[in-house]
Amino acid sequence: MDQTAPIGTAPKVGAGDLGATAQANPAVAVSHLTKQFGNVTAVDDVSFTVRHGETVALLGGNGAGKTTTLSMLLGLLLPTSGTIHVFGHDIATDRRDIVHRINFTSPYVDLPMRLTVQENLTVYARLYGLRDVKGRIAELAEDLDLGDFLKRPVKKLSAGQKTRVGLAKAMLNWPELLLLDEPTASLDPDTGDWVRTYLERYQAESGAAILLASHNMAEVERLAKDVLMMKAGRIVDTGPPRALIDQYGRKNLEEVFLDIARGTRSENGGARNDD
Ligand SMILES: Nc1ncnc2c1ncn2[C@@H]1O[C@H](COP(=O)(O)OP(=O)(O)OP(=O)(O)O)[C@@H](O)[C@H]1O
Repeated sequence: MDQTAPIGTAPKVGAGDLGATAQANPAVAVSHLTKQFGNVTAVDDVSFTVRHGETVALLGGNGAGKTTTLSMLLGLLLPTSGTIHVFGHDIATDRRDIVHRINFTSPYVDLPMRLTVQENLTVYARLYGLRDVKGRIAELAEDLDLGDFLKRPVKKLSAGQKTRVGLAKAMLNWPELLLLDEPTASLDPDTGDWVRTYLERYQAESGAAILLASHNMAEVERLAKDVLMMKAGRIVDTGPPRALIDQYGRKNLEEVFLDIARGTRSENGGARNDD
């Protein structure tokens, strides 16, 4: 894996290449988004924006509503109420106009298990209408070090290998918006660090926006410009990682997370149980 070579030779979609109209709109604008499953309110009146070239992280405990939020952005779930605009388009009406500019990773969406990695990537590359399918797959195989298992069926891969193939799938169309649900789950620390560097470089070169859901606090501290702290479907606090850490009087984001999850934050902003 060459960490210095430019990522791909493809059409660049850098912020500088986007038209003035596109730049005027945030990549993502979510307004008063709510999703109910029966009497469970999984996402509760959530609003936020993600700008081109920025990473925003959704942080929250199990069941906080992160995956449901990402699923609505992908159009896999319909909101109960609220709106989602991507590149200025309302996805309720204009999803077809923007879907080719987005991609995602999710540990909950399996690739077809019997197909080889190469076959999987070929199917998705065709769905995205790529012209040079073989060339793009070869490029990603090199970038993400997939060469050893390109010919293997997905069902015979380890969890970490599947995660890398999922990331390759997500990069096929040089997305301008990446929705990443736990992108480094199941990766060993070295590979996880490598993937974070890859994402940073891709963003720097392309100007892509990234919305990231993660339980990895160090990852969020490193990648995110802003953090949306979620609890029981609501955004309970937001800000740059360093600002939140200072505001809570804590040493790192993990301690802020625990304050919010356990409700141990004091009235004056400092933490009550400062141990
Ligand atoms: N299809 C569904 N039907 C009913 N309830 C659901 C469904 N999907 C999610 N929920 C509920 O919605 C809430 C939010 O779930 P969600 O998966 O969005 O949380 P999350 O923040 O991604 O959690 P985790 O960190 O565990 O992945 C939970 O209470 C969950 O049980």
